[in-house]
Amino acid sequence: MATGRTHRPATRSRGIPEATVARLPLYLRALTALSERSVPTVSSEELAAAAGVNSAKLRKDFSYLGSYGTRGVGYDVEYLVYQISRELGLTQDWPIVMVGIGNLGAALANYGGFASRGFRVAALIDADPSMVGKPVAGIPVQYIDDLERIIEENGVSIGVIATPAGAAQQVCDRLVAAGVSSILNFAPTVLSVPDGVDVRKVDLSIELQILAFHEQRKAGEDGAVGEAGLPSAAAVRAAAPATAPAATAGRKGPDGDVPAVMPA
Ligand SMILES: NC(=O)c1ccc[n+]([C@@H]2O[C@H](COP(=O)([O-])OP(=O)(O)OC[C@H]3O[C@@H](n4cnc5c(N)ncnc54)[C@H](O)[C@@H]3O)[C@@H](O)[C@H]2O)c1
Repeated sequence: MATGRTHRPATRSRGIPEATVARLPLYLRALTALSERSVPTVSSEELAAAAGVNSAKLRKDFSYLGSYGTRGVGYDVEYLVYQISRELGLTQDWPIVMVGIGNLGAALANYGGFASRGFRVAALIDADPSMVGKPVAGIPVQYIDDLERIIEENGVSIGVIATPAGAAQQVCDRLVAAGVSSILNFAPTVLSVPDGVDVRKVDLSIELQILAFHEQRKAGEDGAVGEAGLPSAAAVRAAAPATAPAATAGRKGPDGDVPAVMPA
């Protein structure tokens, strides 16, 4: 779901490739479900299917962790949970701050899945003075002017941005200047950060656009496809009234950003 933009090389410390790092949370989620059902061991095929990953890739990924399983028995579920958690840095507490406590920020703050995975919401911050002091998920919202103090007092290194796009870069700059070195960005904008700062971007509308692309392809397979797999001119003309006005009129989204127009 997330598209990453990091300033890290393709391999991390101890030579674990970024692609493997990106799959570790998938294994962990599947393993945690097995652990909750008290399943003691799991084969690479079963775990790969539960994680939605190819089993050869899984074995290769686990070899980076020094985990090879036992022939005929499989992998020890509890030990793998521990190993992957340790590799991901989840055996320690990570206080996070969330900036922008509107619809999305409040929903994220109320999501119990962060705390259960070791991400404690240390503070909620917003620029709307009328929100200050009001509890969201039991945590009182604090004013943006106090951002630097809050980060220092809580030893925060991970910030979550859920502000409108127009405010995100400024918020990002303040977070970074205050010492935050990892940012999860929900605002639909590309953030500039200095070397050493990691940004992960989550954009559900991009996921929907990718699904729309595949839906369109499937529909194309049913007939409306011209030469070289491209939509026929008739299909483009038929689609034009639905997309052209929004694009040409430059209609703004709620953040002032222009809604993405599907590529041709
Ligand atoms: N990534 C996704 O899939 C996804 C999904 C939904 C929304 N969004 C994005 O998330 C953001 C928030 O959406 P929303 O629906 O919660 O909007 P919202 O208007 O309900 O909330 C935005 C909040 O940010 C606060 N804010 C504005 N400027 C600020 C600043 N400089 N510092 C601190 N706080 C500030 C506002 O006071 C408000 O409380 C938007 O950018 C939206 O496009 C992303």
